[in-house]
Amino acid sequence: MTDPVPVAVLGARGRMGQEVCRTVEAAQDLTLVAAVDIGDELSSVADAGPLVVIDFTHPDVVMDNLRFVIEHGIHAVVGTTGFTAQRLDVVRGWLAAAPDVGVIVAPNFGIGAILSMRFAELAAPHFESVEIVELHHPDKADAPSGTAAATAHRIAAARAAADSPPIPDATTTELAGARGADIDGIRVHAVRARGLVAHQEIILGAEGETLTIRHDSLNRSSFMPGVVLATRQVAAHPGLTVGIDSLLGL
Ligand SMILES: NC(=O)c1ccc[n+]([C@@H]2O[C@H](COP(=O)([O-])OP(=O)(O)OC[C@H]3O[C@@H](n4cnc5c(N)ncnc54)[C@H](O)[C@@H]3O)[C@@H](O)[C@H]2O)c1
Ligand SMILES: O=C(O)C1=N[C@H](C(=O)O)CCC1
Repeated sequence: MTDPVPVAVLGARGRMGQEVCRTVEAAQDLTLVAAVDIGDELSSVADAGPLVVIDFTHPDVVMDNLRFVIEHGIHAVVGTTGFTAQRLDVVRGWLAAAPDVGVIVAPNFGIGAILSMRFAELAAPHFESVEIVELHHPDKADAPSGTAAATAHRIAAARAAADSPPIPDATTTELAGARGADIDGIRVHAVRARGLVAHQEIILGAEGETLTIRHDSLNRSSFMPGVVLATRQVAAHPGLTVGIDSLLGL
């Protein structure tokens, strides 16, 4: 039997971090060597000797964490949101100097959420209209969600590749924000309400029919199979991997 993979968790006292620590401790092939949160020294992570760091912290701090981890030759699985194309390019730059290091950044590790993005991408060129409604707990820092932003980018790319016409919208008078955020021409609406965890609807419309693709994460354990899959595989995937679609064969 091979030794368990040593794992460190950043954001260990957060909603996701606590769930990830429990999951790592329960997995026979993984071992938790550091559980770090705000106020702890990042150097304690390197001292613990992890092969993989899992980051669920905050968009404001995740880039500093990643630079540290990559510079120390540690692989990273990142669920923290806030990754723009520019940020991903910066990470690629750091990885160029550490070609053996693997980093997986995924806005959503839920298998259903990942499939729903794929379904939306497939459906979007076949419908005149498409809008996204994401719904989350009110303690969430970022809006729209990373998942909604990624879904919008993917839908827009699929429609561009299919030469889809612009989405019809006759709005000429608008209270600011009433039509949501515009991400690559796709309208994204963010709802925050106590009791919710993480949910998303992609609403597609054509003459005489609509299609709604809905995904619900009912608790944070829904993200764990994806996190564990990425943690097991990241060392075998040097460079930057965005999303875990390829790990799932999608
Ligand atoms: N990819 C996914 O599947 C997925 C799923 C759920 C949440 N998320 C994202 O994960 C992130 C965290 O979500 P959450 O609900 O757990 O938030 P949270 O606020 O409950 O937890 C974040 C934790 O990070 C800690 N932290 C902040 N700065 C830190 C630093 N510099 N070093 C170490 N720890 C630090 C905080 O103290 C807190 O305990 C968000 O960006 C969220 O959108 C992603
Ligand atoms: O609870 C959160 O925060 C979530 N963040 C991710 C996002 O922004 O898409 C994934 C879903 C849960």
